[in-house]
Amino acid sequence: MLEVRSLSMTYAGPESPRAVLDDLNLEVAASEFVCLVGPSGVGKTTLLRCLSGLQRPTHGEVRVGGGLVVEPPAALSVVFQDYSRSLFPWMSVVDNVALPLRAQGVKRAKRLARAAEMLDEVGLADVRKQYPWQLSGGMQQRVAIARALVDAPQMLLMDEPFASVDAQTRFDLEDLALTIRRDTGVSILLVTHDIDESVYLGDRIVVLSGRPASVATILDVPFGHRRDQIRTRADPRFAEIRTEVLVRIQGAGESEAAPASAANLDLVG
Ligand SMILES: Nc1ncnc2c1ncn2[C@@H]1O[C@H](COP(=O)(O)OP(=O)(O)OP(=O)(O)O)[C@@H](O)[C@H]1O
Repeated sequence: MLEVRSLSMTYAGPESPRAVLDDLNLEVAASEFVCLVGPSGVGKTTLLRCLSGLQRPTHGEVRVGGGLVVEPPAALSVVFQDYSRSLFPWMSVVDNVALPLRAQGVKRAKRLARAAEMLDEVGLADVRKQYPWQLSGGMQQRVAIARALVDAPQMLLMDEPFASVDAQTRFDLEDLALTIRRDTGVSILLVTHDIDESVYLGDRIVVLSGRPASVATILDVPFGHRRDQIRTRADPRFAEIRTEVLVRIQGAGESEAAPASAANLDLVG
């Protein structure tokens, strides 16, 4: 579903160019859930921008569903951390969710029906006539997720989507992401600072490191598509994988000029 080949990204800095990503290769299969972790400032958001067509890489190519990405592809949607800035406060919840369909010229009755279906999927069927500012943070992020899904994308990019909500809401939203992958078959690439979250959600965990960064390692997570916040996290393999991810990040950091540190990562538990 997603192919990244030899991707490099260098920003033109005020004094000298800044190489952030170098020769990065990555694939995400159909219906796969991949989590991307790495030290703060390594280039995770830069990579997502390149994948979503918002930023042209300096070298290399990105393909979504086989098509070369040269602008934001229709088959791909993005969910950002800051839900309060991604929803329009003057539009009702259902109109926010239906917005991508309006841009595509879908008739009002049809787009409202589809938006209602998506609100149902994210557990918000009751609030469709309310405004985003009348909802809790977790509910607003559910609205943003419903909007990202409304035109049936094949690939969802999520940039720290659950970092701005409380711990219990975060668990609920993680389970929602797993349910959405099961129900819709969408592929998900999720960036997180929380290593436990990456182990709970991912089929694979991609560790980025280096300056400029590339893929340091990829770890398989053997828990299947159905997970449980208590039982999965209590599985002895959960702690083993979490330790492995941490070792890879720290190990990579130690060999860099400016070491990555565990202090840069939110470690839960
Ligand atoms: N538009 C830009 N112009 C120049 N440099 C940039 C730009 N955007 C990001 N950078 C630099 O690229 C590097 C990587 O930033 P990026 O935000 O991609 O990292 P990140 O891994 O997402 O960080 P964090 O985990 O803290 O969110 C940083 O040094 C940053 O200063």
